[in-house]
Amino acid sequence: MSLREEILTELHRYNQEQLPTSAFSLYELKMASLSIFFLVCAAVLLVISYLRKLLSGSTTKNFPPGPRGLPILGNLHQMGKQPSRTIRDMSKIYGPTVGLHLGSTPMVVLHDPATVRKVYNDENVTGRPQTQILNFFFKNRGIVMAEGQLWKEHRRFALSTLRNLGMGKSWLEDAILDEVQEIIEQFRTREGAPFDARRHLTLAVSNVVCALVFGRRFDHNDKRFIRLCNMFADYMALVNSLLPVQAFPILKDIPCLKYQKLFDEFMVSIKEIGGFTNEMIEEHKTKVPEAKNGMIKQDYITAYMEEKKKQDPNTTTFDDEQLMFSIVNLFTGGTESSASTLLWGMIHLARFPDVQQKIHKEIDAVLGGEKRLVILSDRGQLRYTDAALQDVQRLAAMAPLSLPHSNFEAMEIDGYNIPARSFIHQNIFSLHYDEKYWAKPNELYPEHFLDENGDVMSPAAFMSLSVGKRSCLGEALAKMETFLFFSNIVGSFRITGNKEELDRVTRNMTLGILNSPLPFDIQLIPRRW
Ligand code: HEM
Repeated sequence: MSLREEILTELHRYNQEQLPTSAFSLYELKMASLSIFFLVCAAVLLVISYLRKLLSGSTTKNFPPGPRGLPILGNLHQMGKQPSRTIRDMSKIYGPTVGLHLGSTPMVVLHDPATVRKVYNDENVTGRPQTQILNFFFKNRGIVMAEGQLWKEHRRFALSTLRNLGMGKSWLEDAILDEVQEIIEQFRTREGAPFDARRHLTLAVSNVVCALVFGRRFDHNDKRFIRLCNMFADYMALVNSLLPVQAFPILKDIPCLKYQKLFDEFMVSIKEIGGFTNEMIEEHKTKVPEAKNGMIKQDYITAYMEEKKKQDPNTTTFDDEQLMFSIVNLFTGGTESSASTLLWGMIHLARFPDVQQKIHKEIDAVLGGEKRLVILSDRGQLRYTDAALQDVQRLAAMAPLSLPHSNFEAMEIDGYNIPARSFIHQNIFSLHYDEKYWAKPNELYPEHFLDENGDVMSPAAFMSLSVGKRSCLGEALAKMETFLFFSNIVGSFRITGNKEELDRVTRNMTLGILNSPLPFDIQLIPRRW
C-alpha cells in the first residue's frame, strides 16, 4: 500500500463508524434511501441558514468587530502572506480586539497587552484548537497540542524535569558553552568571508536539547544528527504551509493542488521523526544511564521512564507515544525559535554598528584581558548586552501570532461575546512594533529595556515567550542559551555584512508560525582572541 493510501485509510478509519456487516433487505434499503433523502434535505437547510447568518456578518451576536468575510471561506482569503501584519492593519480600523472567521471557526486576535495578560491567565483559555486535521496529526498528545488534565500533568512533569535536570546546574551551562565554543571555532575558520550561519546555529542549539532529552550531544558532522535537524526544519515549514488544510481538510484530497503533496511530505516527516525518537527511547530501555561523579546522569527520557514506573499501569498517561510527542514538542519548540533569534541578532547587530560597539566595550570591560567565554554570572554586569538581546527578541517577533489558544466555554473579552471553541491569538508582531509602546519601534535600541538606573526591565508589551498559563515551557532554557550564545558571538567577532541584503531580509520578514529570517550571508571578523 502506498503511503498516501495508508494515510487515507487511517483518516477514513478515524472518521467513520464501522458499518454493520449484516446484509440489508430490500425494505431496509428503501427506508435507508428515504432517511438519506431527509438527511440531505436537512443538511441543505442547515447550510442555507448558516450561509445567511454568515452573509449578514457573524454567527454570534456582539462578536468583536472585523472585516466582513465570504461565505464558507470566512476571512481566510484576506489574510495575505503575513497574517500578523494584515491583522495588525485591521486593528487600526476595528480596535484592539479583532473578530474574524477561519472558514466557519471564529477567531479573535488581541492587540492590547493588559487584555492579553488577563485572557491568557484564564483557565478557560488554556485549550488548543481541536481541528480534525490537528487531531489526526497530533492525536491531542504531547504538550503543545494537548489540553485539560493530560496537558496539565505533562506540562507540570516537563517543567519540573527540565528544572531538576538543568536549570541553575553548572553541567547545562557547560554543555551550552561547549556548543558556543564549537561554533566560535567554526566561525573563525571563515576568516571574515561572507557565509550563511544558519546550519551552524541550528546544530548547536539542537545539541543543547539533545543533552537534556537524550543525555548526549552529537558531533556536528554526524549524518544521523544532521538528518534529525533537517527533519525538524522540514516539519516546521510543512506545518506552516498546511495551515489552510486545517480550515478545509478537503484541500489535501484535490490532486491538482499543492496541498496533497505537502500533506504526504508532512506524513513522511512525522514518521521519520517518530522513528528516530522511538529508536532513542528503545536505546534507553536497554542501556543503563552513564554515571558521572558517582551520580547517575539523568536525562528527560530516563526521568520519564522512572515516573512511568511510579504510576498505576491501568490509569497512567505516561506511555511511549506520549513521550514521543513530548520529545517532538521540545525539539520543535526549542530549536528553530532559538536559532532564528540568534540569526536575527546577527542581522540587527550588523545593521546597527553603534549598538554593537557599545556591547563590545561593555564585554571587554567585564572580561578585561581574560581569554575566556562570557558565563551566566557575568550577566548582572552586562546590562546593555542583555537589553540589546531583549530588543533583538522584540524585533524578531519569533512567534508573530503566538500559538492559537482555544476557550472551552463561551466567554466575554473586552465586552464582546466569544463563542466556545474560538481560536484566540495575541498579535505579538503588532505589540512589538507599536509606536505606542516603543520609542524607536523599527530600530535596535537596547534603551527600550533599560530603566532610568540602567537596570534591565521588561516592558508590558514585550511578549516574546508569551504570558499566562500556557506561556513558553522552555522559557528558562531559552533565556539561558540565547544569552550565552549571543553575548559570546558578539564578544568574539565584529559582525558585519551587505547592508542592502540585510535590510531586504528585515523588510521581507516571513511572519509565518515562526518568523525565521530568509537566507542571508554574514561576515564575522574575529576580535578579542
Ligand atoms: C527564543 C526561543 C523561544 C521562543 C521565542 C519561544 C516562544 C514560544 C511561544 C510564543 C509559545 C506559545 C505560548 C502560548 O501558547 O501562549 C511557546 C510555547 C512553547 N515552547 Fe517556546 N519558545 C522558545 C524556546 C523554547 C525552548 C528552548 C523550548 C524547550 C526546549 C520551548 C518549548 C515550548 C513548548 C513545549 C511550548 C508549548 C507550551 C504549552 O503548550 O503549554 N520553547 N514558545
